[in-house]
Amino acid sequence: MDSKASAIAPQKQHHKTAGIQAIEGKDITSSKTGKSELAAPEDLSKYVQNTSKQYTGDASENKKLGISNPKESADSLISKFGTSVSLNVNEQLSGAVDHVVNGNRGLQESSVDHEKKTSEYGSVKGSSVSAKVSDGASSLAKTSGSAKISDRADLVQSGKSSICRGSTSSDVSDESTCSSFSSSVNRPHMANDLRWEAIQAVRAKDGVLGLGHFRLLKRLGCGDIGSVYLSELSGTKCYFAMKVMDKGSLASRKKLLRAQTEREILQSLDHPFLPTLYSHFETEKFSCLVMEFCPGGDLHTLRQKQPGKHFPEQAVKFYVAEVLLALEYLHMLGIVYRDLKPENVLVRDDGHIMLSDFDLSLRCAVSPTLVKSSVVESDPLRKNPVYCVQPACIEPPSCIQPSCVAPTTCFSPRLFSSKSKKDRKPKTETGNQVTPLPELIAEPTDARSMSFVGTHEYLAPEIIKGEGHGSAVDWWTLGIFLYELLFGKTPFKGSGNRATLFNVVGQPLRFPEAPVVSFAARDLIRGLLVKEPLNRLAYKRGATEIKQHPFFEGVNWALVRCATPPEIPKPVEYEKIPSPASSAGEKAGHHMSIPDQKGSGNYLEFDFF
Ligand SMILES: Nc1ncnc2c1ncn2[C@@H]1O[C@H](COP(=O)(O)OP(=O)(O)OP(=O)(O)O)[C@@H](O)[C@H]1O
Repeated sequence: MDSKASAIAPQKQHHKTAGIQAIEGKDITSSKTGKSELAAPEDLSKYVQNTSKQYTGDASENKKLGISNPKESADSLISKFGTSVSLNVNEQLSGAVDHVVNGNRGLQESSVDHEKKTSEYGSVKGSSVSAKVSDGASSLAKTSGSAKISDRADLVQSGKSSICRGSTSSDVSDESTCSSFSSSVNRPHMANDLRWEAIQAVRAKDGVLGLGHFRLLKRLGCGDIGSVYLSELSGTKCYFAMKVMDKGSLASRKKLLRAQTEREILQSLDHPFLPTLYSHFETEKFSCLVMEFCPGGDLHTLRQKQPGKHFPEQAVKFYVAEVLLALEYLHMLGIVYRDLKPENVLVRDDGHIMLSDFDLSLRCAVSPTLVKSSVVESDPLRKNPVYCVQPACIEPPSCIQPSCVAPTTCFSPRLFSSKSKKDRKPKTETGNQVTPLPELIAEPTDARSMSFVGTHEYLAPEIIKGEGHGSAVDWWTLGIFLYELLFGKTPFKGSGNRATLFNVVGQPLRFPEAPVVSFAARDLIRGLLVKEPLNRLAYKRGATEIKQHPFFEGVNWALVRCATPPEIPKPVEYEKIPSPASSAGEKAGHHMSIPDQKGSGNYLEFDFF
């Protein structure tokens, strides 16, 4: 079933407003909308017109780019909430919401000093880690490349990826730790991707890849730290989503760390439901991330097009299953995503999903502890004792790599020694698998961030209360996400942001009478939307607990990536997109004019799907 899923971002419902809030009197930088005009596409497109045909590899050309200043907002988000867990919730919440930025499902971010410190620490540590892990990656890639369609393959990729940082190239980078190779060798599931080859060919020819090698066809949207453009690697018919960030603007708005976090996370990812970063390069003014383009738009837009503005339960099962696998992988890398919402779930050309937007993610070190397996002695893989990693997050977060030196030791069916056979879930709960699934548990559960990060309706209670939070916030947001896809609305939405936050913390979960959804779906939502994180589903064993829930009965986790998606976007007719470099360039330039800020509703609906 085809759907007309546009990649052009309409006005987002959950758009973020971001403010960096200092608790306990630290420096404050705040931005109400956070949607600055980071790159003026007219200028950008003119620039591209001028340079795409005559690229000389000279990055200084980028000086010609005219970028408007970011729009600074005035909102200050100072609050002392979050410093004491013993405060009366209402009092505390009251303090919190007083400083919540108004806006529809806006986002708040407040970083306490300690997180800033740890992030800096993380980036310093990154250099040594990066060097170390690159070596490991190549050897592991050899052992992991073969078994693709199996649960084990998923995990092997995950394990491999976890020590495979820096597999994309940074052409002109201020980060010396980035490795300088770019190869699909390190991304087995992308092995046949022509886009890698196209990029490599340009590098081979010109030495470096730069902005001038791309034609920017269309602005796809604008986030807090940059604008994203549909771009063609000139003359190749290879298309990408390029995030362009104005470095000066980032610096003046104190967003450099966020941009760096996002870049480093993207560089570390290798998963079918997470973005592929093909390249990162810097010009004098811009930092550019070249990513896979998702033509299907986001799930928020797609949901609006569904009858009743909600998805059928089967479709929900599919999307949530893919998101779950992506979150599981992120947690294994020690990354708490923190920003799950339908707007951040993009649809690829094949209908599978891709989580996007990592600038609010929390990175922490996962320090695995061994949990002895007690499974069957007959398993030939188990000549040696088999263990699974149970990482305990340590503070300060130091890097994004779990220090699991031998991930493959976890790829055997296992059950914890504490669990008797009787207690095991019946096979039917794990779908079609005949043998128990391997369980790799790598939950950064103990991570503690005091940041106030998220989107109002998706914020976990512990974030609102400022109790410190870890990976369990992602399971809360998964519950909200599941609810919204099924019912077409979120469960705790109030008349305003303040009311929403009160509801999240204090109101019980309720389900609407319509549409009718299965008991299993509601049960899963109930498990995920437990206000106390310690009692929340998946707190102890992460994604595994969710995978085994009856809602997912029949899901073969190993084959999710091969399952038929509910909807497949119509193929993009790229050639019909007016080329900025063609005679219709002026018109195209006009089409690429952009709104003042994200969420203003001024996006031009350039419906090329
Ligand atoms: N790979 C992609 N393919 C297609 N569209 C994309 C892609 N990446 C981002 N977009 C679109 O570009 C827009 C801006 O994305 P971006 O990640 O910069 O901002 P955001 O998701 O609003 O979050 P933030 O404000 O935190 O940066 C979004 O509307 C998104 O849908």
